[in-house]
Amino acid sequence: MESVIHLSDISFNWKDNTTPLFNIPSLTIQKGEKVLLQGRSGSGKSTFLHLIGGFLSSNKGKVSILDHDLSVFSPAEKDQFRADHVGYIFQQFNLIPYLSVIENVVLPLRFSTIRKSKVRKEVNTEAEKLLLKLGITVNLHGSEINTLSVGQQQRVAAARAFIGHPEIILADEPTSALDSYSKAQFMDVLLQLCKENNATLIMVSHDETLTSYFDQILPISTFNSTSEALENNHLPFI
Ligand SMILES: Nc1ncnc2c1ncn2[C@@H]1O[C@H](COP(=O)(O)OP(=O)(O)OP(=O)(O)O)[C@@H](O)[C@H]1O
Repeated sequence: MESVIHLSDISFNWKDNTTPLFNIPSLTIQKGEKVLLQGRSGSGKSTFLHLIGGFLSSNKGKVSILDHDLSVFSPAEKDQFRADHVGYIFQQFNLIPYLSVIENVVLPLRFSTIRKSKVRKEVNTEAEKLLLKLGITVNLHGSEINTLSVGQQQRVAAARAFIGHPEIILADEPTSALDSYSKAQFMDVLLQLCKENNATLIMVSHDETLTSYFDQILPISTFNSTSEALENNHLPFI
């Protein structure tokens, strides 16, 4: 198995001299693995994703992604590394309101020659293919983003994350706006796209019904330094 993400001896806190939000002695996520990150509101799931995505730095320890130690990168190098290797489905989608659906989907290719070089077709054709897989019909591809429903925007955000075949997909509550039928459909497509791309998926969700889709369930309480870990009777993750 090939390791894609490795964390060692990580400690993270938002403010100095406070109890760390979490401590992670060691964690490895393998290529193609699908990991569900669960935990109570405020337990640090989004923070954990931001740490892996290089948006935040740990106070201690090493985050290694695709064999690169993120701590040696400058902020600009981190941004470029993320643009090249990570597709992100944010909780608030972060779609650009003045761009059309298709323009939003192809946007990551403007920031990454690596991802652009992996698209063998014309970029709009690739974007259309992804949008159709995610159930966004052709009549919507030229529409302004804010004319789409929240569920449709969530699927556009997923298409944008996958364009240019990034190795890692980070998803923060991507099914929260979907009804149970659309949620099942979305999860099926998400996993199919991960399989086709051999991408590693790390997803945050409160939804207990999604566990069967994943290879590994990671309760964030395992890493919390508060009494929550003891309350939940979790042993430290090693
Ligand atoms: N920018 C910030 N500055 C300081 N503290 C923060 C910041 N962002 C989050 N926190 C704190 O870190 C803790 C974890 O927040 P985080 O958003 O990671 O939790 P979460 O598990 O994703 O929550 P939810 O399920 O409600 O989205 C919370 O106590 C929050 O107040």
